[in-house]
Amino acid sequence: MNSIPSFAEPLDVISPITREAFRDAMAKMVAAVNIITTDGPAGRAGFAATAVCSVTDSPATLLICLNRSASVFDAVTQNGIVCVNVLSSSHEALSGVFGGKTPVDERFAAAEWRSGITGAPVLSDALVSFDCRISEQCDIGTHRVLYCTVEGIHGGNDAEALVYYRRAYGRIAS
Ligand SMILES: NC(=O)C1=CN([C@@H]2O[C@H](COP(=O)(O)OP(=O)(O)OC[C@H]3O[C@@H](n4cnc5c(N)ncnc54)[C@H](O)[C@@H]3O)[C@@H](O)[C@H]2O)C=CC1
Ligand SMILES: Cc1cc2nc3c(=O)[nH]c(=O)nc-3n(C[C@H](O)[C@H](O)[C@H](O)COP(=O)(O)O)c2cc1C
Repeated sequence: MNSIPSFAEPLDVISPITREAFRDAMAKMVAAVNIITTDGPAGRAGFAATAVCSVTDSPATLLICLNRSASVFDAVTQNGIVCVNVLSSSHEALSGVFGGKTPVDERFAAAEWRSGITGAPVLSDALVSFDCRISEQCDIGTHRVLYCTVEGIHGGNDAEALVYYRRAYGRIAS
């Protein structure tokens, strides 16, 4: 008869889950770094984001988690369009500019941009850029989850990727 194996050492469990414990654990999840941009009637804006993932390829959809307290929140949600620019290792300083408290004009002055088919700014030398329209939104805790239908894919090069791991930047070559 099968039995559940017993282990000599008990599991080391953290409970209840505090914000700090969750963040410490999340810091061990390596992530791609992106700059999310928007433009339109509510103004131009952009922010650095690691909370981005693929949802489905039919229709091609990404999700982005945006803190509702971010200065870019109204521009992103009211314009209804975003471009997800995937960063290369050459963009580490740019990520800092878009992840800090820098005024919007200074953020965009730090790189070269083109206009995508939705009108969102496309980073000229991104690894790849997903030009999207926000199709659905929902709030979970502090964040707005944006479901984004991909309307165009721009560029693409094989430079080293910029990654974020244990609260620091790293790089990955293919
Ligand atoms: N999902 C998010 O909103 C993220 C926000 N950040 C922000 O960037 C700054 C620096 O972050 P770190 O150096 O990584 O140190 P940290 O200790 O603030 O975060 C560690 C990890 O926890 C997660 N995280 C951080 N803040 C979060 C939030 N409000 N909601 C959900 N997950 C969150 C991320 O995976 C992050 O890499 C902080 O202000 C942080 O809030 C960074 C990464 C993701
Ligand atoms: C590496 C990195 C990753 C980040 N990822 C996210 C994210 O996924 N979602 C988010 O809402 N904010 C994220 N942030 C924080 C935003 O970039 C930041 O809050 C945004 O630039 C707005 O700042 P502001 O309110 O000063 O304009 C990240 C910051 C850094 C440096």
